[in-house]
Amino acid sequence: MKIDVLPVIEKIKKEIKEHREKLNRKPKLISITDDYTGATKAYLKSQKRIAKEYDVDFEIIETENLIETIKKYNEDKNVDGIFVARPTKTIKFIEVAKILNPAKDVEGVTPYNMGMNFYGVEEFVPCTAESAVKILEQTEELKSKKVAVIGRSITVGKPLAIMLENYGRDCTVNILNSKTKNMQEITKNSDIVIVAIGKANYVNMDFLKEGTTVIDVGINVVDGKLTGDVSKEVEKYCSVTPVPGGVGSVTSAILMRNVFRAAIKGGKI
Ligand SMILES: Nc1nc(=O)c2c([nH]1)NC[C@@H]1CN(c3ccc(C(=O)N[C@@H](CCC(=O)O)C(=O)O)cc3)C=[N+]21
Repeated sequence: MKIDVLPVIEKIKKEIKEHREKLNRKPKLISITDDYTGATKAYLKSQKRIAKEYDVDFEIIETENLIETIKKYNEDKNVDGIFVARPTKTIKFIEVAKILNPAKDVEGVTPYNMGMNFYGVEEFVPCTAESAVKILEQTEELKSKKVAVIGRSITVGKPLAIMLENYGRDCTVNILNSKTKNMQEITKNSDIVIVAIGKANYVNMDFLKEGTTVIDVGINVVDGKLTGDVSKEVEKYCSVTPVPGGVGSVTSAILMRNVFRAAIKGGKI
């Protein structure tokens, strides 16, 4: 079964509408990349479309000098949110995270916002991680569920695991990585499996028991088409989010909501 994410998007749209009424002006998002290809290109194109839909001023900046570009927009009073695409080609992403203004960090990648998530404060958390959480909250009661997160990235696996463990959600989470032994045993023993490894069609029914909720975070560009990390057959036995039209489509809506949030906060953390 395919999980329908439209109700999640509707909720975020409602939040955005309330923010817009409060703000009374157009907020502005700048998306910066030093490698405008593949999944980044797919995301930035999506952002452009959705920014228009939500009436957010939007600009894509392609640059070889990320640090100088970020420093410039950190100070620019006309810019409410700054997004920097991963993976970065010219420098390590942590150098970006270290200098980005946390008040404009609409993706929650700075140590400040990452740290706030550890404290259970989810003001700016990585949008893809929040998207997966919001979809799960809609599909089921999370309390005491066994969750396997495949992938330990700084913008998906790690923050997502923290959010699911936080008080109120109370999941028990395993974070799995490429060196994990008996991965299929762990995933087969989980109620929820979240796949965020970036390998097209990697997870099949060898990993899952029937009836598992599967969240496919993968965005792989295969022959010019978006393909998830979960193989199509899984849909017959499990509830699974589609790609496209699943996690990714919620991610962009959350990013826009965060731009409104940043604008309303007016540069203060
Ligand atoms: N700092 C950073 N954060 C990211 O979250 C990030 C990133 N860098 N780099 C690139 C990947 C890729 N990614 C996508 C998210 C949504 C769609 C998306 O909107 N997909 C739509 C369809 C788009 C289409 O059909 O072209 C969907 O899945 O329904 C695509 C790709 C986020 N990423």
